Amino acid sequence: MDTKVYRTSEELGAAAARYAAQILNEAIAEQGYARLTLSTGASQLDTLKALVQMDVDWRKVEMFHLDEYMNLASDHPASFRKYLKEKFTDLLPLAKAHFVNPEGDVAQNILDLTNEIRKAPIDLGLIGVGENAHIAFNDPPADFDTKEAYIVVNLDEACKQQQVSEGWFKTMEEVPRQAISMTAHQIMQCKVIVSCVPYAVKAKAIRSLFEHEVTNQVPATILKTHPHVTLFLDEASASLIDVNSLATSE
Ligand SMILES: O=C1O[C@H](COP(=O)(O)O)[C@@H](O)[C@H](O)[C@H]1O
Repeated sequence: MDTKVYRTSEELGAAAARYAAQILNEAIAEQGYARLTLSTGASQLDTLKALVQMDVDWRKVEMFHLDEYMNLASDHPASFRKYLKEKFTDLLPLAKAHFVNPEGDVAQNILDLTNEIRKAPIDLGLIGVGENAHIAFNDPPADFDTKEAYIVVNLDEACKQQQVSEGWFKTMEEVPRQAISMTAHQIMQCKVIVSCVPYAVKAKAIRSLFEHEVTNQVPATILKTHPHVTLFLDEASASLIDVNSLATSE
């Protein structure tokens, strides 16, 4: 795992977006199209803000959504569909945007999305890490075994608490108990993974990621087994690890 540390979240976002654009442009040059998976959350804002400014032929890019709360309406302030529309898909002339739809016939929605994502490999995944070290909504202990593309998961208390702390929901009771999540297996199918993890609230999760061998108790540890993953940190999220021992620090 290549790890880069930047002074601020803004610098991290700018650097990650430049790298992401390069991967997308290489895929477009090679295949004529690129397939991208996007995560959401406060930690992804600076990267997405910079990414939409990048010189990419967005008409050749297809986007897949990582996860969504079960039964949450798309106009709810915490909806990840709303987030992605406002911060990404409504701003760009994408070839196609595939959202996780948690309303109506969820089993059919998951099947349809699975059929779409399995049509071709995903070139780039921008995969955030939660305060409990989850990737997508795969909270600990995460299911590392299922080969499904998307599953319904129960959210743990730490995950729900994070959503309240960040202001997406007013109370713990308001946070849905379940979500639809891309699986760890499907995330690992991305050809290239860029994981942007800024802010001091993520420092413990980052320390756990470095301290532990691969374990579903620290779901993000699975990223360490991917051949092309770059972890983008800021000084705050890297504050509990030995930055000098890392391959790259900027
Ligand atoms: O809850 C989630 O966690 C990560 C990080 O979110 P953040 O709110 O801590 O920035 C996010 O990337 C992922 O899509 C979502 O499931």
